[in-house]
Amino acid sequence: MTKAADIDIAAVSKVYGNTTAVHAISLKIPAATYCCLLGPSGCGKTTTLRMIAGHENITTGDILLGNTIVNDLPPASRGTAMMFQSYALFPHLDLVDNVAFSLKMKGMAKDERRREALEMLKLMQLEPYATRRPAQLSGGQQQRVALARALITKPEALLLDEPLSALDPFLKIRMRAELKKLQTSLGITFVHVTHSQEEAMALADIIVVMNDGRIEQAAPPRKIFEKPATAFVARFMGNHNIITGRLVGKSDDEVTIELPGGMRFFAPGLVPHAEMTADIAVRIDHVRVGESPMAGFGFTGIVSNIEDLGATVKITVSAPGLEDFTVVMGDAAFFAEPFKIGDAVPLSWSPSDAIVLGRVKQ
Ligand SMILES: Nc1ncnc2c1ncn2[C@@H]1O[C@H](COP(=O)(O)OP(=O)(O)OP(=O)(O)O)[C@@H](O)[C@H]1O
Repeated sequence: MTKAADIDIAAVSKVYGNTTAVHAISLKIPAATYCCLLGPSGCGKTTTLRMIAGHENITTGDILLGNTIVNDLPPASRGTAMMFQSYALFPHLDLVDNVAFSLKMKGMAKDERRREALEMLKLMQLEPYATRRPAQLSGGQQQRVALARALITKPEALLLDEPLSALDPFLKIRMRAELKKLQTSLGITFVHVTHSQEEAMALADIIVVMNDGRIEQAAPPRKIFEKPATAFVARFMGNHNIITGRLVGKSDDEVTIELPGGMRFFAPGLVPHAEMTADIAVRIDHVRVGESPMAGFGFTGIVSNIEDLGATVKITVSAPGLEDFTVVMGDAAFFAEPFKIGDAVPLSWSPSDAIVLGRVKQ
């Protein structure tokens, strides 16, 4: 295969009429990285991917692949290949001709391009189906044909737009593992658009969380999970409680917030000078139930919902001025001393489990 390329997105914006889909984002994706662009519908991830591919013009800024500014290069000259959500296979061509198509466009002789296409089908374990048409394949096999067709051009970076969305849940997990294996063995850069936190966590070396055309955080999955940078990331990843309150105390290394009901919470960290409120995050699985809390690192609330999820039990607790607070307990711990809706329960956490969240400039 070919070498991988760094991708450097430098202050790139995309404006469609009155809509700014992407607001001057900057991002460096090191060569041979598996990068997931993650965010809710409309956050600008597909637009970003299409600008890297060259299917969309950049309004301002630069995109570099390796040392080359590719802003004005057509897609086929960039060293990237794109795999589309719908796979976009030609229904009337067999697999060999589907995969060989871009080589045909480049003017490669028939024998040579068919030989290369067969090699690629072999790599994707599709050789036995070489003479079939796409409709005669399963969803997972069609996806592998689409991958083969993208990889035949020996790209430095493969761009994947929701590549797993057409698959059923079981196949999704299998193909996810195959994608990761493929990226590792090819050693090229993958940029994969998804709205699934789980998919991004499972695949990425770097997750880029986008919201409203901006990057909220770009970091390895572990860091995103353990230290979300903003309330948006913490909410979107779904594993943190967020406590938002008026900033009533601030030292060099700790903040104090107060909720409308009067409860106060502390957390190590800093917030910018101008802020009037601050957000503190606490992981739902780092909350202890039943121990009386240390001042500022817990509270007593009323159980408003209990969901038995099998290995764990998810409990929702309410208190004045708080968004619903979620706690996940192991099933053994819960059923040893179960409680019911309406019970008052003390919740607590370690000071090191409280994180002050930042904000992205709007
Ligand atoms: N061709 C277009 N013309 C006008 N607005 C567009 C166009 N393409 C995208 N947009 C707008 O730009 C914003 C970002 O769209 P984009 O498709 O990049 O989001 P996304 O995060 O990929 O969403 P999804 O997961 O739904 O595909 C949206 O507000 C969308 O409506």
